Amino acid sequence: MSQDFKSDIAAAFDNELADKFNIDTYQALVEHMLNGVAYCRMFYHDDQPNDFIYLYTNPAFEQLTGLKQVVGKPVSEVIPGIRETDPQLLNTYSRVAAGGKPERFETFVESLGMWFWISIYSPLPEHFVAIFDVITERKQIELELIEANERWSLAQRDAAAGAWYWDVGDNIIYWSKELYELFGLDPQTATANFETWRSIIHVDDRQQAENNIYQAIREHLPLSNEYRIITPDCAIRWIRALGNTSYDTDGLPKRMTGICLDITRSKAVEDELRESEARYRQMFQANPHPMWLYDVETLQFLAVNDAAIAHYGYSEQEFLSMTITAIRPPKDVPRLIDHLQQLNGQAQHHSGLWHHRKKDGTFIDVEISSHEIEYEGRHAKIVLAYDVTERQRAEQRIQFLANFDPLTELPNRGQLDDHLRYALSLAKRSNGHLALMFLDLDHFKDINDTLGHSVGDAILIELAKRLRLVLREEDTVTRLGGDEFILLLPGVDVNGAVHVAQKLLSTIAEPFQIEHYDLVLTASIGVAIYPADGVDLETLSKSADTAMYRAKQEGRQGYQFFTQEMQSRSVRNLQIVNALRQAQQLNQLQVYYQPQVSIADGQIIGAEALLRWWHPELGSVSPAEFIPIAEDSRLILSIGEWVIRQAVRQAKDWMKQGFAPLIMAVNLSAVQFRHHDLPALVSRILTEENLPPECLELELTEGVAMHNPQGAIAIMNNLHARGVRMSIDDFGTGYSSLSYLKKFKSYKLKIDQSFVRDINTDVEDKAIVSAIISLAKSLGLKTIAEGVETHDQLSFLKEQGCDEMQGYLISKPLPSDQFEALLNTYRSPSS
Ligand SMILES: Nc1nc2c(ncn2[C@@H]2O[C@@H]3COP(=O)(O)O[C@H]4[C@@H](O)[C@H](n5cnc6c(=O)[nH]c(N)nc65)O[C@@H]4COP(=O)(O)O[C@H]3[C@H]2O)c(=O)[nH]1
Repeated sequence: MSQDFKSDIAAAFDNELADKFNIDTYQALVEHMLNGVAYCRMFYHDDQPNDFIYLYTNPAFEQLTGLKQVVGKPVSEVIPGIRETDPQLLNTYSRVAAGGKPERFETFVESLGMWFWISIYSPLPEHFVAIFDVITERKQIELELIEANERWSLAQRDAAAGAWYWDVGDNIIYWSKELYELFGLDPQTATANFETWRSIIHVDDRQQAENNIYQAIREHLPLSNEYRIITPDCAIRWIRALGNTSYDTDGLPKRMTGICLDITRSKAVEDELRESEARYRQMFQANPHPMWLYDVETLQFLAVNDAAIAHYGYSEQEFLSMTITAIRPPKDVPRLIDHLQQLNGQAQHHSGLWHHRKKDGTFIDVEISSHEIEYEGRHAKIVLAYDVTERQRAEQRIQFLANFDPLTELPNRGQLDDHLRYALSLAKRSNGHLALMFLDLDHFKDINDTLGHSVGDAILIELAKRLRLVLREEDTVTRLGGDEFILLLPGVDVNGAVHVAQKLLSTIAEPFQIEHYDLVLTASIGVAIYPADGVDLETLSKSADTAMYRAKQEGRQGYQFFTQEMQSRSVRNLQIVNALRQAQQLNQLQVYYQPQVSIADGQIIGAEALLRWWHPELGSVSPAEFIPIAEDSRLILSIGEWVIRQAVRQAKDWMKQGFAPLIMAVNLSAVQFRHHDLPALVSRILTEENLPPECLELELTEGVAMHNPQGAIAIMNNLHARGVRMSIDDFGTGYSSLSYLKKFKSYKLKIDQSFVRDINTDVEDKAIVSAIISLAKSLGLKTIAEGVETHDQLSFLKEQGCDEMQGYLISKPLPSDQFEALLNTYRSPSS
């Protein structure tokens, strides 16, 4: 130690103190210290620490700081700028030098770029001793460690991970703060140990999680554990724990370290994936439509669903050993290959209609939709097949039904319209002709009613064939419905139409052999010719229809050409039918009664109910005109029922009034007679009106009875069994067979007035009337003559033994009140 130093020390320290010190010892101590030592004096400016001067430094000072020959120099000179860069250092020194307590601290001295550990104390006022060490290296390591920790911490956080360490021997567990976070635990309150860990694990996973740890240790395997934890806020979190164990030389586990990862999200994604995979699998496997996957290169089936197996009849094994060409009709295979080649790499998605072949050889129509996918590493296509065979058939059927009559397979009305339009345009251009015919089978309804619809259908089918055979290729025959046919004959005039109509009638007249029946049919044909009877579809149709109606009226089994007279008739018919529809509601109908008298004693024994209709515009319309129209429109059913009820009620009323019981005769039309409900209806009315059935007589025309005698017999039997009387009206006009006449349950024949009219002058009529009367007698039937107007007629009838008569000679048909008056005042003409 230099002399200067000694004197300095002496100056700095109290002399006494200095003397007591063993300076040499002290010097040796300080000079050899590894820590730097600096003895300094503070300087102040305006009471603020401003600078300090180095009074002494030891050799370590220079080694550690690199600052040389500093003693006697102010620090502002030794380390220029220190006052600005490290003001806190100056402050600390000053604080201690000012009599403060010793201080120890670590600081970075910016101006030197070094970290210092410094311990200072003040031996004298305004003096301080700084003992220091440079700790830059340690600090750097520390900082790096902190940074590394932070990085690790960040990494843990980013990876939603937490680290753990388990000293197996001492059973000490360390959890990173991120792991605490992951577990939802507070490091302040929760302790890292097995118990805590166990307590947060889902009870279902706890045992397995523990077992996995012990197994990993036992078998020297890396730990891979997955379990659920329940966080304090009751959330479920999936954890994956990964770890490794280190062992001591004896093979005993020393420690296990690892991380825990929060895999809740990836688990959820996994679950979703699994679910969606399951959904897709389900959609494939349980799809009600056939589905399969095939290899795009080899065309080999890779997978098939149950519906494909069920639908195509191949087992799964069979499918998987086949290519998709096996389910195609052989002739389609080249087209398929061609199609697939065209598609190759072009369309991801494709749909189309194909024929497929099932295992049993049947062919089906399928709508295919396919999509390219990657399947088990292969370039594949997934295919969905809709079997549209039925739909296709239905469509074809609908197509057919839209154009053809399903029963006869003849073109329908729609097609006829098209053909007619075309034929009309040709005829117009060439000033040509065409014929339109309406053809209707006579009494076809009776065949349906009595022999059944299957026989009726078979007749229509056979008839359609016959019609086609008669007609030319360019003609069109259409079934309008029921037994009505329309025939279009382009280029045919009146002569041609006559020829065709005759041919048609004769082909229809050929017996139809259906089942075990031999049926003879007739038809009525109405003909309209372009341009005379119409120049468009509508008028021609109307004309032909009207002509056919006339053919029916004219006794059927023939043809009629349309005439102008028919035209006005049909207009009148239309008027009547429209007015008749409302006649009942508007009370325009009334029943008149014509007395029927016993020729023997001249007594009124019965009355015939006759319908009257008075219309405000049409006036009084004769039943002879409106009844056939009512029959055609079937209005007769309700009107006829009304007449029966009125007549029955009237008869009962007269009985109640005390008149001798009369037999009330009511006309029945063919439509009423054939209606299945007739017998029951009649009984019902009689019961409701309380009239004995034998007081009612139903008049049935000979024509109606003979049209279908078997059917008539059955109905008559039924009515007879109910006690109702029946008579045959207009007798002599039809062609009654004696054998049937015997079987009819009628009790009276009514001689038609056409025979009665000229009975006194016409020999033939005389003979007919005599014959009818004797025939009736031989059959045990009564006779009544209608239209008796003269005493001569009456005398002849009486002579011949006719039982009863009615006619103007006695009275015209009368309204009920006038009939009543007649009953009161009546005197027999013979009396
Ligand atoms: N020239 C002449 N005619 C006489 C004489 N006595 C009666 N008549 C008429 O002869 C027709 C007899 O009736 P019908 O033969 O059953 O013929 C009836 C019958 O077939 C039908 N009809 C009338 N009312 C009904 C009914 O309520 N239901 C049904 N289904 N048909 C009826 O209308 C036809 C015509 O009836 P109406 O015009 O009332 O004509 C009646 C009657 O008024 C006479 O001495 N001289």
